[in-house]
Amino acid sequence: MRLTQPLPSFLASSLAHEQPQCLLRGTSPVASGMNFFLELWKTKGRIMSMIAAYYKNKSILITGATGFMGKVLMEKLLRTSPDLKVIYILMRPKAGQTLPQRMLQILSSKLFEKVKEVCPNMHEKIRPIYADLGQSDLAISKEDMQELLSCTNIIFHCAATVRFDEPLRHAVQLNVTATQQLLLMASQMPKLEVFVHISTAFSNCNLKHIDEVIYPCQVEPKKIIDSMQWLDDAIVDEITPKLIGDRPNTYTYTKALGEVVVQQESENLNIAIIRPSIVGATWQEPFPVSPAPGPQAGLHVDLLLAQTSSCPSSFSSHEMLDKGVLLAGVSLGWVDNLNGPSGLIIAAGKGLLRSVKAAPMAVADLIPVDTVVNLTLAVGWYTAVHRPQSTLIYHCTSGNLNPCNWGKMGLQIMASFEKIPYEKPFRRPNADFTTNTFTNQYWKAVSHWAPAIMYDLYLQLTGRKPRFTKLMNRLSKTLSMLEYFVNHSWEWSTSNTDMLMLELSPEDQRVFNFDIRQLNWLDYIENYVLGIKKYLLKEDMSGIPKARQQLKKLRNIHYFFNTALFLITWRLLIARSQMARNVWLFIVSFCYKFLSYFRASSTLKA
Ligand SMILES: CCCCCCCCCCCCCCCCCCCCCCCCCCCC(=O)SCCNC(=O)CCNC(=O)[C@H](O)C(C)(C)COP(=O)(O)OP(=O)(O)OC[C@H]1O[C@@H](n2cnc3c(N)ncnc32)[C@H](O)[C@@H]1OP(=O)(O)O
Ligand SMILES: NC(=O)C1=CN([C@@H]2O[C@H](COP(=O)(O)OP(=O)(O)OC[C@H]3O[C@@H](n4cnc5c(N)ncnc54)[C@H](OP(=O)(O)O)[C@@H]3O)[C@@H](O)[C@H]2O)C=CC1
Repeated sequence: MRLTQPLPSFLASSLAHEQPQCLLRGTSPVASGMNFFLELWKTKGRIMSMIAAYYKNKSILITGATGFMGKVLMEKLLRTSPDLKVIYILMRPKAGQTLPQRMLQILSSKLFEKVKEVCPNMHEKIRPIYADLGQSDLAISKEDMQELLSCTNIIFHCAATVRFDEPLRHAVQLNVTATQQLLLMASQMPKLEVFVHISTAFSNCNLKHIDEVIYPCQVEPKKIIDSMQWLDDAIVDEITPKLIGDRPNTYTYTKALGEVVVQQESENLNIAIIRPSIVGATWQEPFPVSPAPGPQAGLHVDLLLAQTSSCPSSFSSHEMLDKGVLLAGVSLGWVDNLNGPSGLIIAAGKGLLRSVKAAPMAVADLIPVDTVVNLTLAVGWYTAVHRPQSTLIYHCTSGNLNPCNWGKMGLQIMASFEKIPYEKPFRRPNADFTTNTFTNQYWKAVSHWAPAIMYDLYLQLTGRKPRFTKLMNRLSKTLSMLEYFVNHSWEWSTSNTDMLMLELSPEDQRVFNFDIRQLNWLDYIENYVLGIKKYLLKEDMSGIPKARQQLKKLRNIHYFFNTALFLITWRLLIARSQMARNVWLFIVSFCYKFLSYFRASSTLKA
């Protein structure tokens, strides 16, 4: 291949830095030579993404690929590196589906629509492998294990239990023991180039400022793993609060233990750890990018709604989006589960959630899932090619570079419901943050429980099944689990992430963008609310005008109900209290005098 332009400095520096791609630090290089980089050079002198090129012909093992982040990771890998050799997916059957059926369902989803264009044979690239990370040996068959050990080049370990109420034994098995087992496997893989472990920025949420280091745990993870073998459930439950200490749940505690386990194995392996904060809907990909920043920001949703209302209602949201609005550059936040803020946004949009105990000025450290995935792939490339001397930890957070607080986020969520109302709301969305525990309890009693009990009574009286008190119970549990994170702020240092950004070529910075400074929160939140409507609630955009009508109706009911309640209370008071009667007489006589004065002065003027 003939070069038509000189090599740019970042490519030259990559050549200078090129390192052997093999498992053990310090073992002899597997020469890949200049050809690898020369392949990146297109005849027209344009540079291809080095990260995308790195994954070419690679055998990649992903755990947790059926989860929220795993799906986006798999999608981006297939879309940007369609020439990769194979993706091994460690997964379990679920909901009566076999592994191939489950995988087929995932690959046929809207998320993978773009991949079909660049990688029509994507089904052949995916190799589902049965594994249960809940079992001590991961339950991988001998044959599969042989193949994994001999072929794997890269591991992305995303699987975890992310439940905050997980019993310690199970959380340890998934987040610590399974990680240890996987590292053991990794150490027997001769072709392994990098192991990327996904942790969480909250693994050390007991600290206020968190550096890119692994903090030691009071009890050695190996001791915890051992003790889970012989302690019975009652004792484990009893010691759980003592072990987790000032962390709020077993999730953050076991993720911290998982990191220590990774560190203990990092002498022999080429490892990197990524710590994302609260992972939210997609921002830029795989659906079209956001509109240009500036005065046009925010116009896209209006455009979507304008298009929507002019489209025949028989069009599905899909068709409508694909016909006009996607072309106009609308980006929808893709999300597929209720974790993090998503469940609460739905509850607020449906009018169930009215009060959250939160510190409005606390930083809402949300990070879009596509940003996390871009960083993950960049880290995989960098760690394999540059082979840093020590295990690098990358914080994937937004607070230090582009902070947004819960107050601003909450207001924007509520404003978005005006434009993008959800269907069949229980009540008109009207949520608020309270800082005081007592006020919060009051509003929960008045605005959550009282309407739910009343509505269930009504359902029972009309011969239907009550369901709102059950729903309120679930909401209360969710709130109690999540409130910790909206009442505290953290600072995460991001020097490794900043350093990595500078190491990327301009093309890689574009294709694998993880620069959170470019995010416009107001647009992002609006798209998030819209994405929830489309992908989670599966509501049709053509129903928006009707949903608006419904909101108007609920607002009128609200005013009518409040006025009626006021009049009845007042009437009862007047009947029973002389003081109330006096106040009432005073108000009536005042109004009468005012009206008389107004009439007299207008007669004089005439
Ligand atoms: C200046 C003043 C301004 C004022 C402005 C006012 C504006 C106010 C606006 C208010 C707007 C509201 C928006 C809220 C914003 C606040 C958001 C706060 C979010 C904080 C998130 C912090 C996350 C911390 C991140 C840590 C990061 C990580 O590393 S891990 C990933 C995150 N993990 C999770 O989120 C898991 C949490 N979930 C659980 O632990 C459990 O699911 C549970 C304990 C919550 C529930 O367990 P349970 O056994 O009861 O239920 P489960 O079996 O799981 O499910 C049963 C059914 O419930 C549904 N479900 C599950 N989760 C939720 C949920 N979060 N919300 C709603 N429903 C949920 C589930 O689907 C099941 O349904 P069925 O299948 O139908 O039975
Ligand atoms: N979401 C967030 O806000 C954040 C997430 N993280 C981290 O990111 C990673 C991915 O999280 P996310 O995608 O949101 O989580 P999800 O809950 O969506 O996905 C978890 C994945 O782990 C798999 N898994 C769980 N148990 C087992 C098991 N016994 N055997 C095999 N696989 C199992 C799940 O498989 P299955 O589909 O079969 O259940 C699923 O694929 C986790 O490590 C999490 O700690 C970090 C910070 C924030």
